[in-house]
Amino acid sequence: MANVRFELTGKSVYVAGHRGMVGSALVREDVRLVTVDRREVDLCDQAAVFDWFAKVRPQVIFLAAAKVGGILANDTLRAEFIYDNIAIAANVIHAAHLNGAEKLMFLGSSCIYPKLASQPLREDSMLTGPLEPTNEPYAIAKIAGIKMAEAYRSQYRCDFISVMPTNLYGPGDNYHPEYSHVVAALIRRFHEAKIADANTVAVWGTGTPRREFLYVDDMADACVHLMKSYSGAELINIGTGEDITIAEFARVVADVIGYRGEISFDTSRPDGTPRKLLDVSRLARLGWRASTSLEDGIRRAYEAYLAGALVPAR
Ligand SMILES: NC(=O)C1=CN([C@@H]2O[C@H](COP(=O)(O)OP(=O)(O)OC[C@H]3O[C@@H](n4cnc5c(N)ncnc54)[C@H](OP(=O)(O)O)[C@@H]3O)[C@@H](O)[C@H]2O)C=CC1
Ligand SMILES: C[C@H]1O[C@H](OP(=O)(O)OP(=O)(O)OC[C@H]2O[C@@H](n3cnc4c(=O)[nH]c(N)nc43)[C@H](O)[C@@H]2O)[C@@H](O)[C@@H](O)C1=O
Repeated sequence: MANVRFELTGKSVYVAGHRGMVGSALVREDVRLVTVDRREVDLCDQAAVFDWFAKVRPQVIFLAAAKVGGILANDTLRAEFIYDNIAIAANVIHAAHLNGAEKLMFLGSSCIYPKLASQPLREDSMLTGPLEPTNEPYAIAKIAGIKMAEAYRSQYRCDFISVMPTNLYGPGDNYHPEYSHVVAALIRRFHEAKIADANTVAVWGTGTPRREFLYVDDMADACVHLMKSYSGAELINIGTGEDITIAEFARVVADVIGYRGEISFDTSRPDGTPRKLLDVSRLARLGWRASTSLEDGIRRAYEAYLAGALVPAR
């Protein structure tokens, strides 16, 4: 692992996916930014991406654009998840190379690790076993992006790095009732139950899977930290290093929201991976750790939800 000092000051920094949850948190990080709206450049459109890169020639790229969703979105929109994510990664990484970008960070996901890999998930466990079936298309596309960054580093000497975020949440999350991730889904469901004075809320699955949750502003801070300080072919996990069962997590969300009724479990819904806890020792050695507690993060996410900071359902 190489510790470096890479300056962002004075450079044109392109955040791909700047309207998304992570992208908008990166924008809050106050770097000098170049952005382009999806209606102007669809990142799945190779010609549009190549034209825009040739014109703008961004020096630094955070690749935070992707087709993203929770367990049901991944399992239902399987073709869209593999096609869009392969196309976005291939187009942006190749355009960055063609236009001499100084550095690029590719955002993967903790779901690239095998379903039953030993915990906590070390970066070198990628491609050591079968993936979780519900998100295999997305994971395969993310692995393709990682392997592209690695290959361009090795053949063309591009300074392209890859980071693997754990499950993220916070302002700008997607609150779609079926296609969101668990955090947004439960904030919405408990809030609506509180308003309706309902006495039971159903949580998907058995409640036994364990997940690790990172607040999105911590994620953006870690990305900027690693962009400035890390260069290397090895993946870097980004997480808190702590996990919780979905049943325990539901209780935390219910308490923050002030929902006092019962919580039931809908076992007709999928559990997904039994456990996904990242080994964050590389990240710690690179000098970064998360600072937002789960309760504080959920409180802030709920405030943003109440303030109407909703990304349109997609
Ligand atoms: N959320 C999570 O829990 C996790 C996310 N990640 C990764 O982090 C990154 C950011 O995710 P997150 O912010 O949550 O996702 P969001 O869905 O909130 O944001 C994704 C962004 O990508 C843009 N985008 C998608 N497709 C295209 C396209 N064809 N052309 C142009 N722009 C496009 C969207 O644009 P628009 O808003 O215009 O639709 C949006 O701004 C992704 O790479 C994701 O895979 C990894 C692990 C966990
Ligand atoms: C970030 C990650 O996100 C996806 O994987 P996931 O970790 O399974 O994400 P999830 O947030 O959707 O679910 C987490 C857990 O929570 C349970 N759960 C309970 N109740 C609800 C619920 O109401 N909605 C959802 N979505 N899940 C629920 C659910 O059954 C599961 O056990 C990947 O496809 C992949 O895209 C990826 O990278």
